[in-house]
Amino acid sequence: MTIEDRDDAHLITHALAKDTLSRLRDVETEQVAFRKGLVKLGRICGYEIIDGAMETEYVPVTTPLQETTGERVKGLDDVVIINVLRAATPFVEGLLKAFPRAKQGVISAGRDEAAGMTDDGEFPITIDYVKLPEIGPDDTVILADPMLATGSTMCAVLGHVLEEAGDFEDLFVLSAVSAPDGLVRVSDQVPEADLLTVAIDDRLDDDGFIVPGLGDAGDRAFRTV
Ligand SMILES: O=P(O)(O)OC[C@H]1O[C@H](OP(=O)(O)OP(=O)(O)O)[C@H](O)[C@@H]1O
Ligand SMILES: O=c1cc[nH]c(=O)[nH]1
Ligand SMILES: [Mg+2]
Repeated sequence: MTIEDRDDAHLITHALAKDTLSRLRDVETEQVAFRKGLVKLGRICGYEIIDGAMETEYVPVTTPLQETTGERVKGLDDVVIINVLRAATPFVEGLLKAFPRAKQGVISAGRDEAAGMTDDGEFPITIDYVKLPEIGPDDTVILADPMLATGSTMCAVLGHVLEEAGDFEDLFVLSAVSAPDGLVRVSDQVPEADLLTVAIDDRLDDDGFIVPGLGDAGDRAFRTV
């Protein structure tokens, strides 16, 4: 298992996750490679969630030669993946390779960057669209967003999810890069969420960008700069 437990978050430490994230960080990585990198990272993170957090069970299997015992992952059908538009779209595409039968939700959330950060280090968040599947007591819910900066977006998104969801089995907030402030904000406001991330960076700059980070993930993936 390549998930390392820390007080603030669980770190996904698979070597390929680190390799892929390093390519994403590189300013020379252009749109197509950036988008493909996010897809790849989503797939690796999905496999790591399966390996680190899901149970397996022994099942009888008949091969072409004889009967034997195999091992299957339990609960693969009871997964809900929530795509935080827009930057999470390629990341979720990768996650779906690990969880092809997941139920999917979509929440469109944007930081009001023109308004700037408040003195408390938060952004006003606009939520335009929310479409969630039914979430049940057996479900493992994964909220995916490659960037967890101030945590304002994720707290707003979690507010909607918790309002609509009943009981669930597990709740994961999955990001590629996190800032310490964002992790603290989300874990203070939603202690029942398990925070999973590939990297915890140094700090936020005055504009609320993660440093060293990878820049604006949405803009780089969608070529809106
Ligand atoms: O932790 P926070 O400070 O809230 O910042 C993180 C959010 O910022 C980015 O989204 P953005 O608002 O740029 O929208 P986009 O995905 O459409 O680019 C990113 O994808 C997160 O959703
Ligand atoms: O560093 C950051 C912060 C928020 N959103 C991004 O895409 N990057
Ligand atoms: Mg953006």
